[in-house]
Amino acid sequence: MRRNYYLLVRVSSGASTVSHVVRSLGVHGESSAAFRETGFVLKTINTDNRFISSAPSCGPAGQAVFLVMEEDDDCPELVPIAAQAGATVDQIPVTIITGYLGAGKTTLLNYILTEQHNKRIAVILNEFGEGSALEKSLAVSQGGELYEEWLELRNGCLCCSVKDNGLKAIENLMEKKGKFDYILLETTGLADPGAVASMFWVDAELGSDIYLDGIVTVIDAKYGLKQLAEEKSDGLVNEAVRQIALADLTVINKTDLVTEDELNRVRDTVRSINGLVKILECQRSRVDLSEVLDLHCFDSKDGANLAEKLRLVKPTSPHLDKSILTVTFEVAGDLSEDALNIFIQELLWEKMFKNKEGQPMTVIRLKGIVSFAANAHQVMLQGVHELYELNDTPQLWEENLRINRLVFIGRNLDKEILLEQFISRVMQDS
Ligand SMILES: Nc1nc2c(ncn2[C@@H]2O[C@H](COP(=O)(O)OP(=O)(O)OP(=O)(O)O)[C@@H](O)[C@H]2O)c(=O)[nH]1
Ligand SMILES: [Zn+2]
Repeated sequence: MRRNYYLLVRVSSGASTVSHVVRSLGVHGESSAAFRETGFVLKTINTDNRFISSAPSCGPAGQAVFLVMEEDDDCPELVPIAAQAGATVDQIPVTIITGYLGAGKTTLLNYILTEQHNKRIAVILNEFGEGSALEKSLAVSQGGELYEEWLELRNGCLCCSVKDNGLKAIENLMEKKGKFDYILLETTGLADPGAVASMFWVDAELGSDIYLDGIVTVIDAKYGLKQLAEEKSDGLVNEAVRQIALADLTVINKTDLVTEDELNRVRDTVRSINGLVKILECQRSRVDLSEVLDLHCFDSKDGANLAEKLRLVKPTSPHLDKSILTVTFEVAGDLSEDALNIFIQELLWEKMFKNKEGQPMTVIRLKGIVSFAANAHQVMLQGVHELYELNDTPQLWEENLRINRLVFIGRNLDKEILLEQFISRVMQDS
């Protein structure tokens, strides 16, 4: 079958993220190989099926994405990007609140809504499974008053449709009711927060109204361990484990129900999965809001902070789900940017690297600070699922002290092999 190839640029609102487009069209592997030949570096997103075109090599900050469509698909209408660029708007943070069934997500939301009086907070609830899966409420609190809107979801699946409908609904609501200061999104207990996160991970510089602030995972102190240990028959990663792997912050809730010993075990287990995550402990989801909101976990502005955090990350060894853990390494010197892109794409998209048992390494979350020869700035690497970004931070390297630090959270990860591949493929001098 003949295929058409499209190069796409990501723009402001009502859009699908790169990884979602890629995934929905099933072009893994093939896409990145074909893409590489073109020598394009791109950003993508679509708005109402209108794809925004860009000049070739629109910059390293974007995701490299190459879209493949079947012959009889309509060619998207291309519109120039110029009108979009440089439009700076006040961006609204989105915090994703996830956690296994009954962990205390709604309790946390309510707590935030009652405690936080200065912000106008929009809450998106993703309660599927009961009743009609086609309706979803969008609540907005302002000074105690709660507005509610219903979102129509095409297929009842948040991760597939909130991008198009949800963002638009938020925008519509803002038009009607004025801007929000903050958006909280509660996923269902079984949701994969990575899919939800990638939808909101839109590009600041291309004028999105919304940015992803962080992923908060609530854990039940009493039942959490049991939930984390549940084995899935299909061999997939258990949702509870995945939610911790992706988290920027974990809240171990219901500490009233456990002994100190039990609590220690939960904490150790969380740490064994995610070596990078911050851990809070509480009852009734009562946490210091300054530790939950405005975390800027995905911003490059926070480069210094991340560099310091990465320096302190300890590699983890598996407790439960044998295969999910954190691997970290540091290598001094400069990287080749092209080679790094290829390395990441082969790791995230093509799952090309295997552990000693021959199982493919799967990275769920990726963070790093890296150095490119011609760049005086430290560059931040962020990855969630198949989506990744490289962005300059304001931080400058000290002369002769360029140390690349990378943290991988995922499955079947083998540090030795990853490091060996990284050094031989990506380091400039090798
Ligand atoms: N003992 C105790 N119960 C709690 C605590 N926090 C929440 N709960 C209770 O736990 C139950 C579940 O809390 P929710 O906030 O609804 O949990 P959730 O994660 O939103 O649940 P789902 O949306 O159904 O997955 C409720 O009955 C809460 O009152 C706590 O710290 N201690
Ligand atoms: Zn979906």
